[in-house]
Amino acid sequence: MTLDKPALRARIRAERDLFVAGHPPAIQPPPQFLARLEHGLTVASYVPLGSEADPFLLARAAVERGCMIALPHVTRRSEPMRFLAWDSEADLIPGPFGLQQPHHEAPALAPDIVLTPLVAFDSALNRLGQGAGYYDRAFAQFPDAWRVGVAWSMQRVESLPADAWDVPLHALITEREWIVK
Ligand SMILES: Nc1nc2c(c(=O)[nH]1)N(C=O)[C@@H](CNc1ccc(C(=O)N[C@@H](CCC(=O)O)C(=O)O)cc1)CN2
Ligand SMILES: Nc1ncnc2c1ncn2[C@@H]1O[C@H](COP(=O)(O)OP(=O)(O)OP(=O)(O)O)[C@@H](O)[C@H]1O
Repeated sequence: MTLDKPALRARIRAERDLFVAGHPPAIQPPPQFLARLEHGLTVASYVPLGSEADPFLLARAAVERGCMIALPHVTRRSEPMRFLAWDSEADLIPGPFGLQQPHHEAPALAPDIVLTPLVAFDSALNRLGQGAGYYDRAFAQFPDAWRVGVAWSMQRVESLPADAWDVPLHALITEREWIVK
Protein backbone atom coordinates (compact mmCIF):
# COMPACT_ATOMS: atom_id res chain seq x y z
CA MET A 1 0.00 0.00 0.00
CA THR A 2 1.27 3.44 -0.88
CA LEU A 3 0.72 6.12 1.73
CA ASP A 4 -0.59 9.43 0.48
CA LYS A 5 1.78 12.40 0.45
CA PRO A 6 0.57 14.14 3.65
CA ALA A 7 0.74 10.90 5.68
CA LEU A 8 4.20 10.09 4.34
CA ARG A 9 5.45 13.62 5.13
CA ALA A 10 4.23 13.39 8.72
CA ARG A 11 5.82 9.97 9.22
CA ILE A 12 9.21 10.80 7.72
CA ARG A 13 9.46 14.19 9.49
CA ALA A 14 8.87 12.46 12.84
CA GLU A 15 11.44 9.73 12.06
CA ARG A 16 13.91 12.36 10.85
CA ASP A 17 13.58 14.31 14.11
CA LEU A 18 14.48 11.15 16.06
CA PHE A 19 17.39 10.36 13.71
CA VAL A 20 18.89 13.85 14.11
CA ALA A 21 18.52 13.69 17.90
CA GLY A 22 21.11 10.88 17.68
CA HIS A 23 23.71 13.31 16.20
CA PRO A 24 24.38 11.83 12.75
CA PRO A 25 27.68 12.73 11.01
CA ALA A 26 27.86 15.90 8.88
CA ILE A 27 27.18 15.50 5.15
CA GLN A 28 30.52 15.65 3.31
CA PRO A 29 30.96 16.68 -0.34
CA PRO A 30 31.52 13.54 -2.48
CA PRO A 31 34.24 13.68 -5.22
CA GLN A 32 31.57 13.46 -7.94
CA PHE A 33 30.00 16.64 -6.58
CA LEU A 34 33.33 18.47 -6.22
CA ALA A 35 34.19 17.58 -9.84
CA ARG A 36 31.20 19.62 -11.08
CA LEU A 37 32.09 22.83 -9.21
CA GLU A 38 33.57 25.39 -11.58
CA HIS A 39 34.59 28.97 -10.92
CA GLY A 40 31.68 31.35 -11.63
CA LEU A 41 28.84 28.84 -11.30
CA THR A 42 25.84 29.70 -9.14
CA VAL A 43 25.00 27.08 -6.52
CA ALA A 44 21.65 27.36 -4.77
CA SER A 45 22.00 26.08 -1.22
CA TYR A 46 19.51 26.33 1.68
CA VAL A 47 19.43 26.98 5.42
CA PRO A 48 18.08 23.80 7.03
CA LEU A 49 14.68 23.84 8.71
CA GLY A 50 14.24 21.60 11.73
CA SER A 51 15.85 18.20 11.17
CA GLU A 52 16.66 18.67 7.45
CA ALA A 53 20.14 17.59 6.32
CA ASP A 54 22.58 20.53 6.44
CA PRO A 55 24.27 21.30 3.09
CA PHE A 56 26.82 23.63 4.77
CA LEU A 57 29.95 21.66 3.83
CA LEU A 58 28.73 21.38 0.22
CA ALA A 59 28.15 25.14 0.00
CA ARG A 60 31.52 25.84 1.61
CA ALA A 61 33.27 23.62 -0.96
CA ALA A 62 31.46 25.57 -3.71
CA VAL A 63 32.62 28.93 -2.28
CA GLU A 64 36.21 27.64 -2.01
CA ARG A 65 36.07 26.81 -5.74
CA GLY A 66 34.82 30.27 -6.73
CA CYS A 67 31.09 29.57 -7.04
CA MET A 68 28.41 32.10 -6.06
CA ILE A 69 25.85 31.04 -3.46
CA ALA A 70 22.14 31.75 -3.70
CA LEU A 71 19.50 30.88 -1.13
CA PRO A 72 15.77 30.32 -1.65
CA HIS A 73 13.45 33.21 -0.82
CA VAL A 74 9.68 32.78 -0.52
CA THR A 75 6.88 35.17 0.42
CA ARG A 76 3.44 33.68 -0.18
CA ARG A 77 2.42 30.51 -2.00
CA SER A 78 1.10 32.34 -5.08
CA GLU A 79 4.53 33.95 -5.63
CA PRO A 80 7.29 31.77 -7.07
CA MET A 81 10.37 31.08 -5.00
CA ARG A 82 13.44 33.10 -6.07
CA PHE A 83 17.10 32.24 -5.56
CA LEU A 84 18.75 35.37 -4.11
CA ALA A 85 22.49 36.03 -3.96
CA TRP A 86 24.04 35.54 -0.54
CA ASP A 87 27.58 35.86 0.80
CA SER A 88 28.57 34.47 4.15
CA GLU A 89 28.92 38.00 5.62
CA ALA A 90 25.34 39.03 4.80
CA ASP A 91 22.59 38.92 7.42
CA LEU A 92 19.75 36.44 7.05
CA ILE A 93 16.22 37.71 7.64
CA PRO A 94 13.48 35.65 9.36
CA GLY A 95 10.77 34.65 6.86
CA PRO A 96 7.64 32.45 6.78
CA PHE A 97 7.75 28.88 8.22
CA GLY A 98 10.72 29.83 10.46
CA LEU A 99 12.96 30.24 7.38
CA GLN A 100 16.16 32.30 7.41
CA GLN A 101 16.36 34.08 4.04
CA PRO A 102 18.49 36.67 2.20
CA HIS A 103 17.24 40.26 2.15
CA HIS A 104 14.40 40.53 -0.40
CA GLU A 105 16.36 43.13 -2.40
CA ALA A 106 19.39 40.87 -2.93
CA PRO A 107 19.84 40.13 -6.67
CA ALA A 108 18.00 37.10 -8.08
CA LEU A 109 20.32 34.54 -9.72
CA ALA A 110 19.72 31.67 -12.16
CA PRO A 111 21.19 28.58 -10.46
CA ASP A 112 23.47 26.11 -12.27
CA ILE A 113 23.29 23.63 -9.39
CA VAL A 114 20.38 23.35 -6.96
CA LEU A 115 21.09 21.70 -3.60
CA THR A 116 17.58 20.61 -2.79
CA PRO A 117 15.99 19.94 0.60
CA LEU A 118 13.40 17.19 0.78
CA VAL A 119 11.24 15.11 3.08
CA ALA A 120 11.62 11.76 1.28
CA PHE A 121 13.23 10.25 -1.84
CA ASP A 122 13.11 6.89 -3.63
CA SER A 123 15.66 4.98 -5.72
CA ALA A 124 14.33 6.55 -8.95
CA LEU A 125 15.24 9.89 -7.28
CA ASN A 126 11.67 11.07 -7.09
CA ARG A 127 11.40 13.69 -4.39
CA LEU A 128 8.74 14.52 -1.82
CA GLY A 129 9.01 18.11 -0.57
CA GLN A 130 7.12 20.29 1.89
CA GLY A 131 3.99 20.24 -0.25
CA ALA A 132 3.97 23.83 -1.48
CA GLY A 133 5.44 22.93 -4.90
CA TYR A 134 8.10 25.65 -4.67
CA TYR A 135 10.97 23.47 -5.88
CA ASP A 136 8.90 21.78 -8.59
CA ARG A 137 8.02 25.21 -9.94
CA ALA A 138 11.65 26.36 -9.73
CA PHE A 139 12.81 23.21 -11.57
CA ALA A 140 10.31 23.99 -14.34
CA GLN A 141 11.71 27.54 -14.51
CA PHE A 142 15.37 26.40 -14.58
CA PRO A 143 15.24 23.10 -16.49
CA ASP A 144 19.00 23.09 -17.20
CA ALA A 145 20.07 23.28 -13.56
CA TRP A 146 21.70 20.18 -11.99
CA ARG A 147 19.25 19.02 -9.29
CA VAL A 148 21.08 17.50 -6.33
CA GLY A 149 19.04 16.32 -3.37
CA VAL A 150 20.57 16.52 0.12
CA ALA A 151 19.09 14.19 2.72
CA TRP A 152 19.70 11.70 5.48
CA SER A 153 19.85 8.09 4.27
CA MET A 154 16.84 7.23 6.48
CA GLN A 155 14.66 9.50 4.28
CA ARG A 156 14.72 6.87 1.51
CA VAL A 157 11.38 5.14 0.91
CA GLU A 158 10.51 2.18 -1.31
CA SER A 159 8.63 4.26 -3.86
CA LEU A 160 6.96 7.66 -3.95
CA PRO A 161 3.63 8.55 -5.50
CA ALA A 162 4.70 10.82 -8.40
CA ASP A 163 2.32 13.51 -9.65
CA ALA A 164 2.55 14.89 -13.19
CA TRP A 165 4.40 18.03 -12.05
CA ASP A 166 6.99 16.21 -9.88
CA VAL A 167 10.49 16.72 -11.29
CA PRO A 168 13.00 14.00 -10.31
CA LEU A 169 16.48 14.77 -9.03
CA HIS A 170 19.66 14.06 -11.02
CA ALA A 171 21.72 13.03 -8.00
CA LEU A 172 21.46 12.79 -4.24
CA ILE A 173 23.92 13.09 -1.37
CA THR A 174 23.44 11.54 2.06
CA GLU A 175 25.79 11.09 5.04
CA ARG A 176 26.60 7.64 3.58
CA GLU A 177 26.17 7.66 -0.17
CA TRP A 178 26.24 9.36 -3.55
CA ILE A 179 23.29 8.28 -5.69
CA VAL A 180 22.88 9.04 -9.40
CA LYS A 181 20.14 7.91 -11.71
N1 LIG B 1 15.42 24.70 4.40
C1 LIG B 1 14.47 24.85 3.49
N2 LIG B 1 14.28 26.04 2.90
C2 LIG B 1 13.27 26.19 1.99
C3 LIG B 1 12.41 25.12 1.66
C4 LIG B 1 12.65 23.86 2.30
O1 LIG B 1 11.97 22.85 2.07
N3 LIG B 1 13.67 23.77 3.20
N4 LIG B 1 11.39 25.32 0.75
C5 LIG B 1 10.78 24.32 0.01
O2 LIG B 1 9.71 24.46 -0.53
C6 LIG B 1 10.91 26.70 0.57
C7 LIG B 1 10.04 27.04 1.76
N5 LIG B 1 8.85 26.27 1.73
C8 LIG B 1 8.20 25.70 2.78
C9 LIG B 1 6.92 25.25 2.53
C10 LIG B 1 6.19 24.66 3.54
C11 LIG B 1 6.75 24.50 4.81
C12 LIG B 1 5.90 23.84 5.87
O3 LIG B 1 4.78 23.51 5.64
N6 LIG B 1 6.46 23.60 7.04
C13 LIG B 1 5.78 22.89 8.11
C14 LIG B 1 6.74 22.21 9.08
C15 LIG B 1 7.84 21.45 8.41
C16 LIG B 1 8.67 20.58 9.33
O4 LIG B 1 8.34 20.32 10.49
O5 LIG B 1 9.75 20.11 8.84
C17 LIG B 1 4.91 23.85 8.89
O6 LIG B 1 5.27 25.03 8.97
O7 LIG B 1 3.93 23.36 9.44
C18 LIG B 1 8.03 24.94 5.04
C19 LIG B 1 8.77 25.53 4.02
C20 LIG B 1 12.09 27.62 0.46
N7 LIG B 1 13.07 27.41 1.48
N1 LIG C 1 5.42 23.56 -12.39
C1 LIG C 1 4.37 23.89 -11.60
N2 LIG C 1 3.56 24.93 -11.92
C2 LIG C 1 2.51 25.26 -11.14
N3 LIG C 1 2.18 24.61 -10.00
C3 LIG C 1 2.93 23.59 -9.62
C4 LIG C 1 4.08 23.17 -10.38
N4 LIG C 1 4.67 22.14 -9.73
C5 LIG C 1 3.93 21.90 -8.62
N5 LIG C 1 2.88 22.76 -8.53
C6 LIG C 1 1.86 22.77 -7.47
O1 LIG C 1 2.47 22.63 -6.20
C7 LIG C 1 1.61 21.89 -5.31
C8 LIG C 1 2.41 21.00 -4.36
O2 LIG C 1 3.01 19.92 -5.03
P1 LIG C 1 3.72 18.72 -4.23
O3 LIG C 1 2.84 18.21 -3.14
O4 LIG C 1 4.27 17.75 -5.22
O5 LIG C 1 4.92 19.55 -3.54
P2 LIG C 1 6.37 19.13 -3.06
O6 LIG C 1 7.21 18.69 -4.22
O7 LIG C 1 6.21 18.16 -1.95
O8 LIG C 1 6.88 20.54 -2.47
P3 LIG C 1 8.16 21.48 -2.69
O9 LIG C 1 8.55 21.42 -4.14
O10 LIG C 1 7.68 22.81 -2.24
O11 LIG C 1 9.22 21.03 -1.78
C9 LIG C 1 0.65 21.15 -6.18
O12 LIG C 1 -0.65 21.57 -5.81
C10 LIG C 1 0.96 21.57 -7.60
O13 LIG C 1 -0.22 21.94 -8.29
